[in-house]
Amino acid sequence: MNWDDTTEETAPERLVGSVADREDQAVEAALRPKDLGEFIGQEKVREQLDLVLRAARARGATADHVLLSGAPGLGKTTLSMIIAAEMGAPIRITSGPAIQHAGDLAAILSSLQEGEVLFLDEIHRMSRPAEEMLYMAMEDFRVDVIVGKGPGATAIPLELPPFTLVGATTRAGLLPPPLRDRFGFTAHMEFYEPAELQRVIHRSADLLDVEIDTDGAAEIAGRSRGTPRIANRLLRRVRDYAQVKADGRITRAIAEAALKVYEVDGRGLDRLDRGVLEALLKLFGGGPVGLSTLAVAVGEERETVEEVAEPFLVREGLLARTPRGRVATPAAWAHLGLTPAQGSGQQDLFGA
Ligand SMILES: Nc1ncnc2c1ncn2[C@@H]1O[C@H](COP(=O)(O)OP(=O)(O)OP(=O)(O)O)[C@@H](O)[C@H]1O
Ligand SMILES: [Mg+2]
Repeated sequence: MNWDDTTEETAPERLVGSVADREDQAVEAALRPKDLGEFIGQEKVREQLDLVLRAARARGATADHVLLSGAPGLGKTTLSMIIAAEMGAPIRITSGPAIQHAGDLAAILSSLQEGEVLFLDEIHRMSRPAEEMLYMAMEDFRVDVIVGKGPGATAIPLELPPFTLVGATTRAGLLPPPLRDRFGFTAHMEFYEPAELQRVIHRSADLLDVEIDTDGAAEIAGRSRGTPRIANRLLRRVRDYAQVKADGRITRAIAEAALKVYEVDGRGLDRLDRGVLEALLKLFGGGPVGLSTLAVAVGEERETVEEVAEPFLVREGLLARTPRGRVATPAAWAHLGLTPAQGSGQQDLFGA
């Protein structure tokens, strides 16, 4: 699955949004796994990264540059910190948008210690000149610092200590190939399986001192949209409910009741997602219908429907974007417990 065309720029107050909100930012540090052994799921990435880091350690060398790509909330920042921890190296954290001038990058690079990990978040949002400086820094551990202006400007080469660049991006497709090619190892992070999210939830519950049983964790996991950040957020909301309405213990019944209050359904759809599906099914017989018409019907902006609701519906196989318009899949009818009307056009589309 390619999430490059399904960016989910969710509003921060959305309970099932994948972008970190204020509360996430405040509590996430405490919930981050500290080493590869504690990092749940992403088996391939873990195995490959383990080899890369072990080999570097055995050689007494600095690890190769690593690119982490994947949707928000899947563990890129977490993994960057784990890389530094596994290498016993300090980590410096910055981001593409924070580096607008090549000089900003030169200042950071020239102050790195040998073996240090430089975490560059949102690396696809760096400015062009900074990007070009980074090419040379990654390849030759050298930058040219420009001194002066105009015809008298001179480039002074500056040697850098070997360092490990860890770049993170939600949009690997936007990285220029010369930059992508300079990473020794690229990890593509996938959405998590419910069983993996269940382990994430048990681990977080332990750290937060919350009692939860297997079914309770399974129920939350199934509604977490493949994303550990959402799993942790739903866990906190269910914990609140369990505290106020019960004895604090999370069971399946408690999780169901709590997430009903928050309008997150059994598959992780919220009110907006369901509103879009319902309009598509009930008003347009399952489609095809144009995006603008659908947006008017749910009383939302076109962009909100397209960028906030649709990516997850498409990923879940509930909605398809076709040249003729938006179409509900048979799974959408089943999810809302509705039956497609005869001659609605759904039969020819899906051959049912
Ligand atoms: N594999 C994992 N095991 C356990 N917890 C995880 C895992 N991956 C992520 N988490 C938890 O999910 C939260 C979000 O992870 P993280 O901040 O690393 O995501 P991200 O990919 O950097 O997101 P963004 O794209 O928004 O920066 C963290 O609090 C972390 O504890
Ligand atoms: Mg991050």
